[in-house]
Amino acid sequence: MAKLTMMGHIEDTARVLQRAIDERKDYGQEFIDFWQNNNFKKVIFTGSGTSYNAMRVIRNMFVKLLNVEGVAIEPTVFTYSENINPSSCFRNDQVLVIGLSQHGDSISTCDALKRAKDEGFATVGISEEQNTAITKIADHYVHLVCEEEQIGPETRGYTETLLQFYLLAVEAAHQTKLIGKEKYNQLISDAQNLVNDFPTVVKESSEWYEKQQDELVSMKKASIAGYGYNFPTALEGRLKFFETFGRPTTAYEQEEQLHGPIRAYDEDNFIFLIGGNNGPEFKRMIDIAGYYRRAFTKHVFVISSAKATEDKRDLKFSVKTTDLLSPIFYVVPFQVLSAKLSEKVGIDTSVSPVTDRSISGHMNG
Ligand SMILES: N[C@@H]1[C@@H](O)[C@H](O)[C@@H](COP(=O)(O)O)O[C@@H]1O
Repeated sequence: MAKLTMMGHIEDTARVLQRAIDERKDYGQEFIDFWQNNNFKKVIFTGSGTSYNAMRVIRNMFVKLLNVEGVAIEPTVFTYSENINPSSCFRNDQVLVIGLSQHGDSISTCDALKRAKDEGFATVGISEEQNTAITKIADHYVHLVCEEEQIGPETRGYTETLLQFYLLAVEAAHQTKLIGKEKYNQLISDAQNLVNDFPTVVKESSEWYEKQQDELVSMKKASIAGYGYNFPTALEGRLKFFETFGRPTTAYEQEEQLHGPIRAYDEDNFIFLIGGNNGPEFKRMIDIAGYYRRAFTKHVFVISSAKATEDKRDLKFSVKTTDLLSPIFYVVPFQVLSAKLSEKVGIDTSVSPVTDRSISGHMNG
């Protein structure tokens, strides 16, 4: 079978999202039983790269649906600089550490789980690849049904992981009676609607790119801002731009962008504002977009599904989802831009430009 391109993975995502829904009893029941048999009050979420950004989104889902304290942290900071239960207001058996590594062999994430386990905390490892280091270190394991990605920059895996853990949180919330049948059905139908509408999001993102390809391809530096549930989306957009198109990119929480970074902005900055979730920040985003356009650059792109600003550069999706699921939709334009801009300028995203591999973040190079 021919290797899927980056765009091919993005277009194939709806299929594995459907798998996440259909197979949730298979990959999920062990985790749900484990959750039910414990009384976790604090969950630490860790992972590297795209997996770190995924963990930040999933942290928000768990806090919202399962009423736990949630901490998302970079694994190496966790391993060497973090006190796991500093106030001791939880018993140690009420703290769970979850590590995600799609390939299962990131040194950082495995070390973090090792530390947690050595100190007697419960651990869950998540990966797509089976029989890898992470599956042996953690005392519980969840297999991702995103299927192996055939190129380095992860897209399908990120998106599928978010839905898979949303569903696990919904199931756990239902089975522990935090939510009733009606709420459960609503949350599951939100997920199904999202999967049904996902191809539209990919299509509209691609059309948006094609419409302004000439402008986008001239991008030399970018900054992405998001708020609330989509702040991690900005972080993931930054990573995608870096690891593919290779243009310097920053990612800020929307309000934070005003505190210093703007001093470096000029007419060459391309600014992407993610208005994917509700909240007072949405109105603020509209004002900020106008300000950036007046004060710095015409290259301001607002992405939302509600009426935001009136500019030909904006992307307005014709479909909507819930705030909690919105990171699954709003990462797509950044994945599509990364794939298509790279292709346009002749960057092959299936080949890593790194030639000296004497240091690697992965055990298997
Ligand atoms: N360039 C890749 C990233 O795209 C990936 O997110 C990260 C973590 O990988 P894993 O999820 O397998 O731990 O590893 C590499 O550095």
